[in-house]
Amino acid sequence: MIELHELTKRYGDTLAVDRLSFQVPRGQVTGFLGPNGAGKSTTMRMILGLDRPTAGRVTLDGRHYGELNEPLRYIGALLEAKAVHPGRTAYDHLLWLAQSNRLPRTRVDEVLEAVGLTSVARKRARGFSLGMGQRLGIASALLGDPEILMFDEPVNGLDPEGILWIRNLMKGLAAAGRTVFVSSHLMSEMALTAEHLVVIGRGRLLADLSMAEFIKQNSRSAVRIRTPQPEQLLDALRTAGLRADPGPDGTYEVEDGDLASLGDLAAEHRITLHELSPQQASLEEAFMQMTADSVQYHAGDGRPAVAAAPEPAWGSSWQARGTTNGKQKEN
Ligand SMILES: Nc1ncnc2c1ncn2[C@@H]1O[C@H](COP(=O)(O)OP(=O)(O)OP(=O)(O)O)[C@@H](O)[C@H]1O
Repeated sequence: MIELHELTKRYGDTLAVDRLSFQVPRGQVTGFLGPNGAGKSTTMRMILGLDRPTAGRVTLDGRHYGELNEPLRYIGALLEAKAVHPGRTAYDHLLWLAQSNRLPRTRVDEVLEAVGLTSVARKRARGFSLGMGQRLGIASALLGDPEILMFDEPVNGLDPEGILWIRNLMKGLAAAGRTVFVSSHLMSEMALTAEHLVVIGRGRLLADLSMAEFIKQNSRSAVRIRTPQPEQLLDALRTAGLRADPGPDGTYEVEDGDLASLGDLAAEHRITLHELSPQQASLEEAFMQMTADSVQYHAGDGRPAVAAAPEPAWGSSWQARGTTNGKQKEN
C-alpha cells in the first residue's frame, strides 16, 4: 500500500502539491488523474524518493523509500520511458539495474520476454521507438518482481495491441494482490483499467472514489428529441410535468427522460419525431467538468490558428495569452 499524508511540494512560488492525503490499496488498479500541471508527476517522484517533500510524508507498506535496501524489490516504476542511456542495449540496461539490486541475470531474460522485447534485446536504446521505450521502462519496473508498481502515462506511444497488453498486465498484477498506481490523461482508458480513482487539480485532492461511484455520480443521461413541431412538443412536455432544454442543431433534451414514455407522449399528441435518442455524458466530459476550475493550461478550441481569423472570439483567446505550442501557464 502507498500512503500519503499531507504531502506538500513547493518549487519557489509554485505550490505543485498541496497537503495531499490518500491511500493506494493493494489488489486493485488505482488511476491517478488530473489536468496538465496538476502535480501528478511531482507526487510520483516524491513517492519514489526522487523529490524531497516540503512537508508531509509518504510511505510504502509502512516504510519510507529511503529505508528500502534494494528498492526494485519493493517498488517498480515507469516514470520517464526515455530515461535510458541511448548507447546502452536493452539487455545491458536491465542487467545493470538487476546487478545494482542483487537480482539474478535470469530475471533480465524473463522481463524481456514478458514485455515482448527479446528479439531487440541487443539493440541500442537510441534506435528504439517510443513504444519500445515504454516497454523497456515497464520491463525495468517489473525486474524486481515488486509488490508496488507505479506507471506514469504507460500507454503513451503504444499501438492498440500495446495498449491492450499494458491494460491486461496492470489488471493481472492487481489481481495477484499487488498495488498498482497509474497516471493517465485518458479517462476512457482508465475506465477500462482502474477500479479506483484519485483525481487532483492544482496539487489538491478533488476526488478519491471507486470507478463505479465516479460513473454513478457523473454520468448524466438525457433523451434527445428532434421534431418539426417544437411548440407542440414543448407544450406536451410541460403538461406532463417534464422540462426540456435546448440541445444542439434545434433539438431538445429531457434530462433523465424515459425513451418509451417520451415516444408514447409524442404519439398521443400526434407529434412527428425525427429523432428520439438516448444521450450519455462520457466519463471524459465528467472528468473535464470535475477539473474545470483546476485547469492550468488552456489551448484554443482545436481550430487551426490563422493570421486573419474571421471571428475574433476563438482566435483572440488563443493569441492574447501568447501561447506557444498551445500551452500557456496562467498564474
Ligand atoms: N522541477 C520543477 N521546478 C519548478 N517547478 C516544477 C518542477 N516540477 C514541476 N513543477 C511545477 O509543478 C506543477 C506540477 O507539475 P507536474 O509535472 O507534477 O504536473 P503533472 O500533473 O504531472 O502534469 P502533466 O500532466 O502535464 O505531466 C507545475 O506547475 C509545474 O510547472
